[in-house]
Order: sequence, then C-alpha cells, then structure tokens
Amino acid sequence: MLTLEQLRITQGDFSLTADFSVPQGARLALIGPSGAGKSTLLNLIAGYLEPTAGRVLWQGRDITGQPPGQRPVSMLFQDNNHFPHLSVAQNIGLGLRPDLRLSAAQHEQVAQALSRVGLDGLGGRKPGTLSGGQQSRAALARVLVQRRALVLLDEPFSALGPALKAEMLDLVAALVTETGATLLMVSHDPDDARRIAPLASVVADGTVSAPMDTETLLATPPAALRAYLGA
Ligand SMILES: Nc1ncnc2c1ncn2[C@@H]1O[C@H](COP(=O)(O)OP(=O)(O)OP(=O)(O)O)[C@@H](O)[C@H]1O
Repeated sequence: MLTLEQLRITQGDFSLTADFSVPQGARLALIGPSGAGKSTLLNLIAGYLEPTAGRVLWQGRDITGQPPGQRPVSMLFQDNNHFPHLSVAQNIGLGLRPDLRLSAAQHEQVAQALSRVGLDGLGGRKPGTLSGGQQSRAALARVLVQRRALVLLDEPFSALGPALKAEMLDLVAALVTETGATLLMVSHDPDDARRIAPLASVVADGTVSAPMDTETLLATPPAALRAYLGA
C-alpha cells in the first residue's frame, strides 16, 4: 500500500496537500486542470521533489527521505526520456544497471522485455529511428525490466493518436497486472481513466482527493472536476 500521510508541498504561491492510501496493485488515475499539481504529486512520490510536511510510505515503510533511485518507483514521462545516443536495448538496460555492465541474465531480461512489448529485433536501433508508438513501447520495456512496485506515468501517451494510445493503455494495464505493480497515471482525458484505472483522484484547488470509483466520479463529478470536464 502507498500511503500519503498529511503530505504537503508549497512552491511559491502554489500549495498541494494529499492524505490517503492507494492499495497495492491498484490502478489510479489523477485527473484535474492544468497546473493543479498532478506532476508535482508524482514527483513527490518519486522523490524528485521534497515535501514541506508529511510523509510518503510504501508498505508502511517511510520512504520520504530516500533518493529517487532507492525508491520502489519507476516513472515514465511524456517525452519517454530515452537517451538518443544509446541503442534501444541499452536504454532499457539502464533500468537494470546505470553503468550498462549487464550480465548474460540481464541481457536476456532486456530481450524478454523487448519481446513482451512487441519490439523483437529492434533492440539495436537508436530510439530516434523508432516510431512514436515504438518509442512508447521501448519506454514501457524499461519500466518492465525494473520490476518496481510502483509505476508512475505522467501523460506518456499524449502525443499518440487515439487508437495507438488505447493500445498502449491496454498494454500498460496488462504489464502492471502481470507484475502486480501499483499504477498512478496522470491523464487529461477521462476516457484514458475509464480505460485503464478503476480508481481516480481529482487534483484541484490545492488538494488531491482520496481515490474513488472512476465511473462514479466521472458520472457525478465534484464542482472542480465538472468545470474541468466542461460538463
Ligand atoms: N519551482 C516552482 N515554484 C513555484 N511554483 C511552481 C514551481 N514548480 C511548479 N510550480 C507550480 O506548481 C503548480 C503545479 O504544477 P504541475 O506541473 O504539478 O501541474 P499539473 O497538474 O501537472 O499541470 P499540467 O496538467 O499542465 O501538466 C503550477 O501552478 C506551477 O506553476
């Protein structure tokens, strides 16, 4: 279970609070207006930002003071954060060993991850030579080899067309189900939340609401979400 315990961050005029838990293996969408703090929340959980107050706990253990690399977290950003000068396989290998001195078993893990995301035979290519959808798959393969308990996605598929995005969301759902990982995903599109996340939280007015059933939330949105959805 991920617990955000009276978590608060203040950056200039902006302040965000969160106080709830997410069950292990859950898939949670974070929905809310631009600038409301969705990325900020993911960065707090990943350790790229420090809270002003409160704690982040994983399975009851306080991880608030841990550096990002030591947290049980994989994070995927909108730009897929590939290193352009490294091959696709090397980019995935970085998820296992930052110095890329992979053992035979780790090379095999990379090959298996490539295969699982449908990129068999493309490991030797540079990321820039892959299509947008293939780059997203490669980024997912890196998350997959890391086998971390918490997977954070910050609108990674927003540049893809609707059909490809739906395919990637289904792949993410399948992968996190296989590994038992807990997923938090930022999305601007309520249909993304419906497709992949049984639970959703609203990020608005300086607060992240406790997770609730996605369909119920979207059917009866609170005022802040109603304004955002344009309903
Ligand atoms: N270093 C900073 N100092 C002051 N304010 C900041 C700083 N960094 C971010 N902010 C503010 O924090 C708020 C939350 O930003 P964040 O990127 O988390 O929003 P978001 O919900 O992810 O937005 P979007 O949907 O547009 O990506 C914004 O209002 C932003 O201006």
